Amino acid sequence: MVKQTIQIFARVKPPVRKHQQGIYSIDEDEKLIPSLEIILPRDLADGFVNNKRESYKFKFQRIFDQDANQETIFENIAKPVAGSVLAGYNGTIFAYGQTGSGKTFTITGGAERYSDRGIIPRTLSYIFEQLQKDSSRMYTTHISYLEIYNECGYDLLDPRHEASSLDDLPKVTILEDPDQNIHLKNLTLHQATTEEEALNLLFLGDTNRMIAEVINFSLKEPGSATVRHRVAKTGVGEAKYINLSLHYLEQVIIALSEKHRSHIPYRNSMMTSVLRDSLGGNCMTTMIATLSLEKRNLDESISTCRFAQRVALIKNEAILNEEIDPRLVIKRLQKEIQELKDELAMVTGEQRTEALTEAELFQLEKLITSFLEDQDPESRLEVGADMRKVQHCFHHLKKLLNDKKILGNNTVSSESKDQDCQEPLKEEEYRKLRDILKQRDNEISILSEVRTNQRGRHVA
Ligand SMILES: Nc1ncnc2c1ncn2[C@@H]1O[C@H](COP(=O)(O)OP(=O)(O)OP(=O)(O)O)[C@@H](O)[C@H]1O
Repeated sequence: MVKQTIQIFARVKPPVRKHQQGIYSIDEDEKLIPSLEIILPRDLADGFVNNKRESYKFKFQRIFDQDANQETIFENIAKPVAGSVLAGYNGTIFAYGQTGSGKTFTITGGAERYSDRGIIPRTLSYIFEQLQKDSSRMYTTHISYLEIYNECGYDLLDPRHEASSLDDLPKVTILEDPDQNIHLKNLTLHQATTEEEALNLLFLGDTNRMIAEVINFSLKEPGSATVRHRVAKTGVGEAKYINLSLHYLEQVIIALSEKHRSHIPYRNSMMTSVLRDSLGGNCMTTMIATLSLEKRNLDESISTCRFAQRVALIKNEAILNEEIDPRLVIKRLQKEIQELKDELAMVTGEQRTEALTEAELFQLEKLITSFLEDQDPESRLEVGADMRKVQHCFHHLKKLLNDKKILGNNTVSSESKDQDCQEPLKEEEYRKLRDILKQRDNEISILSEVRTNQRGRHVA
């Protein structure tokens, strides 16, 4: 289990016009925790001189200023979350900020240049690249795309519908099981085997979302989830409409950041129910506060930063997901049944007569080899309760022993030859050899004498 608070990052959007830029500064070196200071001029606060604070300071894990590009954002914010997801944890990245502050740009990306692509396409590329590298395991990837608008969920990837408005899309509802796990009814899961397939799904969802233009939305992908929200503004400097989902999200964040609060009102809204694990639960969660620090937006930027400071207090406990694969369980149980049958056959004296297969023989011989090579005197040769296997082991060992004997003899004779060459002969051996030589000499001279006599006789 990994205990971690929600990581908070800030990203400052470049101003549309330079002269509209508000005053702010980023201190990167403040005891290694960077801080962002926003200066709110008195006259701007309420239109007349008052007692409002001028300087507001907020701490973030890291603050990315206007010049930070999409690659930097991905590398520093999304890649670590994607890494955790690949390691088996749940991961969530969400952007939070006022309208026009760069949530879409950060999460999805800009459409103008390839280099402007955002966190989702880059994360998909990265995940598929990593999965391809790992041939030791089997992975399956599924994508779903959920939009929440006014407390209703809509499936943006439903293949049966051509949406011209949100109501054309199937409604997704929340079901809670007895263990309080949340299930999303009607949300389709689509398998993506390649990066291209995953991107096509993303584009389909984006298209459906754009067609069904909404005020508030959220999106969630299994494994890595992203939520975005929007506060619609009707006039400069005024937040006119904070929708219900956002209000409940804030309630949950407040409850979670307060000590000793036992009840967290997740159930009040669909978004907080869906994000239950991401907020204070089993997940590695990261929030990006998107800030538009133009003079007219300073108020809202300050409230975004305040929200982020509360989020930073939320502690999550991410647990490694280890689901039991039923296919593996069946395989294990089949093996266990076979072993029990073998044992029973041995105990009851009932012998199995069919011959061992090539694969079984190969496996057995491999076992014997590693048993013989094992230096541990306690090591055991485990072949199960199958007499055919036990018999085969004996035969194989016998064969190995005979082979070794033959080899052993050859080795001894060749070794002794080597010895002849290398070591000086001992006196005793020398004497014996001299005697043998003498004997051979005698034999040769006797033989040659016999031959000479025979030849003489022929000549005579
Ligand atoms: N870091 C950035 N660099 C360059 N342009 C940016 C950046 N962030 C945002 N923009 C541009 O600013 C505009 C508004 O950004 P975006 O649509 O991402 O905001 P938003 O927070 O998603 O807004 P809304 O809540 O209204 O959907 C877009 O034209 C976008 O391309």
